[in-house]
Amino acid sequence: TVVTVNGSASHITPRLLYGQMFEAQLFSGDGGIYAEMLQNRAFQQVTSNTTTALYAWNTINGAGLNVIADPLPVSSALPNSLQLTIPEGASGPIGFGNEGYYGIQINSGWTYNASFYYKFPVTSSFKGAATIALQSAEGQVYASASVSLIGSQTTWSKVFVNLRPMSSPMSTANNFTVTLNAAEAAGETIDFAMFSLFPPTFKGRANGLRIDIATVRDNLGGSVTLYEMKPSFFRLPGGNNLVRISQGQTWATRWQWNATVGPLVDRPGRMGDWGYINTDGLGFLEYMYLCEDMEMEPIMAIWAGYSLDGESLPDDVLDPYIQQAIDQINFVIGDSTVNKYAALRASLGHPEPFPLTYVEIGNEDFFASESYIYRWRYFAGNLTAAFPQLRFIATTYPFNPILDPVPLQYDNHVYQTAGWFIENAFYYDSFERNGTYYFQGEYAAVSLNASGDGLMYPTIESSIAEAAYMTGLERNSDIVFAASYAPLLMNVANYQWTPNLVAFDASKVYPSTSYYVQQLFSANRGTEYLPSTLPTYNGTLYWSVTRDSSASTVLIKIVNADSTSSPMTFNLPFEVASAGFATVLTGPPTASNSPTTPDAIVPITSPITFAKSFNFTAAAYSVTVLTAQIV
Ligand SMILES: [NH3+][C@H]1C[C@H](O)[C@@H](O)[C@@H]1CO
Repeated sequence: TVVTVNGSASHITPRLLYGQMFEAQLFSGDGGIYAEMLQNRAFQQVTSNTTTALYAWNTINGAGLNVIADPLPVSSALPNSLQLTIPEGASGPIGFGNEGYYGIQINSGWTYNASFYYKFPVTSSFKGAATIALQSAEGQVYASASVSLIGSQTTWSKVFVNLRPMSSPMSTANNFTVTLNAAEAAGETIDFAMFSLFPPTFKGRANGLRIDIATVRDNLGGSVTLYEMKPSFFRLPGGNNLVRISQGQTWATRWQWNATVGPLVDRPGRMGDWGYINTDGLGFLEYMYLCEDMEMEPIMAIWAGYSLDGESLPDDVLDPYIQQAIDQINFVIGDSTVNKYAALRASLGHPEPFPLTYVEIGNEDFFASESYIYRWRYFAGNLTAAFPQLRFIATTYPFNPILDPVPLQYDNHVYQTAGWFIENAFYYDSFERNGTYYFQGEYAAVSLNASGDGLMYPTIESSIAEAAYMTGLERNSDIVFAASYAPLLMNVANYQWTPNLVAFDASKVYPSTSYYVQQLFSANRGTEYLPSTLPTYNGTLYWSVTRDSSASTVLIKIVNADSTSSPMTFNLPFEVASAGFATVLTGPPTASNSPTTPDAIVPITSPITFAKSFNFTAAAYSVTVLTAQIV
C-alpha cells in the first residue's frame, strides 16, 4: 500500500479531541477513583434496624452492632448511626470492622487518615481506649492507634487518627477495625457516624483520588496513567447515572449537583442508577478538581427531565429544573462577587471559575425524543440566553427530531461489534459540513460479532477495530470535536457492564488493550490533519497522518486489522530526520489485559529509520504510531 501525504493541512485538530467519559457505575467512583476506602461509611440511604444496613461492616468478638435512626443524628443528611453495644462477660478486643470496597490495600509507605464521629446515647462514667487498626481478616495487625472515648460525651465528637502500617501484605483481605477492651467496656453503648479512611491521594488533594488509578503503574515499573492518556476533557456526571433511575423512584432521587457539594457530613448520597448507593463523596466540586488536577476541561451534563423508565417531565413544570441547571453552571463559571452559587464555590476554596465550553442537555434522549422537542427548547433556550458563550450538546439522533433552537452539537453513542467499527471507519466522511459538530461521547467494540457474547475485557481484535474507527474520527475532526471510549473504569469485584477501558481491584489497576489505543491516539494527536491517500473502504489497513506544528513532528497512526503483516510505502511532502520512532501495540487477536494477564499487551517503542519516502511493514493485528522530526 502506498500512502502519499499532502503537505497542507485540511483542518486543525480540535482542542478537546480525546478525553474520558465518567459516571458513577461499576464502582468507578465510590470504590474506584474516589479514594475513600470504607464502604458504607455513613450508612446513607439504608433502612435502619436491618442487617443489610450493615453491609461491609462486621462485628468482632460478639459485639452488638446495629444501624439506628439516631434521635440526635450527626447531621440532617445522615440520619443513621452505628450503635455498638458491649455485652457483659466478654473478654479481649471487641467491636467492629469494615472490609472496604472488596478489600483494603495496606501499604507501609502510606500514612492513612482515619476519622469518625462518636457519642454516648446516655451519659456514662466510662473513660477508655478504643483501638483503631488495619488488620488482616485473620487478625494480624499492621497498623494501630489508640483514641480515648469518654462516656460523658453525649454530643457528636469527631476523632482523627493517623495509621502507619509496619509492612505491606500482598493480600487486600484486610479490615479497618474499632475495638475496645471487652472487660473494661462491658455494658456500654456507643454511637458512631461518618467514618472515613483515606490513603494518600493524587496530587495530595483532600477528599481526592486514588493515586494508582489516576496514575496507573504497569508491571514493568513504567507508569501509564489516566493522566498520561493526556485526556483533554472529562464528561460528567453521566451517562445513565445523570438520568433519574427507573424502578419507580421519584424525581427527587435524581442526581442533583447541590446535594453533592459542601461538607461530607451534609451529603445524603443517593441510590445511583447502577444498583448501588452513591455516597456523593466524589461530588460536583470533586469532579471539577479532578478535571483541574488531570488538566481536563469538563463536558458537563445537566439533567433535562427524562427518566430511564420512560417518563419525561411535562413542559409546564420545567422552571425549577432549568433554574437548578443555571445554578449548576454558575457554580462552575459564575462570578463569585455577583452570583450566589459562584460565591458558594469560592467559599469552598475555589474563587476562580473553572473552564467550561460544552454543556450536554440530558443523556441519550433518543429514548425520549418526542419530549426532548420541548425539553431541549426550554433548557437550551433558557441556558443559551443565560450563557451565550457556552455550547450546548443535544443527545437525540442528529436532526431527528428537528429541534429548535437548532443544535450545533450532537452527542453520538455507539456500542457495536468489532466488525461494525471496521466497516464504519468512514462513518463521518459523508456527514454534511453544515456548521454542526459531533461529540462521539461513548463508543466501544463490545462484542466480536453480532451473535457473539459481550466481551469481558477488550481484546486486541476489538481494540484494533476501535483504532480503525478512530482514524476516521481524526480524518473528520473538522466536525468531530471530541471522542471518548466508554465506560472508563470498572471494579473487577462488582460491575454491571463490560468491556471497560481500565479495570482495577483493591490494589491493582489493569489498563486494557483499548486503553493503550486511546493513549496512543490521545498522546500523539498532532495539531493539524494532513490529508493522505484514503484507506480502502471496509478494508483491513487504516491510517491517519497529523503534524504537530509546534514540535514540528509528523505523526502517522497505522491500524492493521489483518492476520498478516502489511508492507507500506509513505511519500511525505517534506524532509524528515532519519531517526524516528515506532510505537507498536500488537498481539494475538484474542489477547486481553486482565487481572490474570495484567500486562499481556503493552505498547513497545523502538527506533526506526525515516526518509521523505520510506517503507514500513505494519505487523499483523497491530496499532502503530510513527513519529518523525520534520527538518
Ligand atoms: N448505556 C450506556 C449509555 C449511557 O450513557 C451510559 O450510562 C451507559 C454505559 O456507560
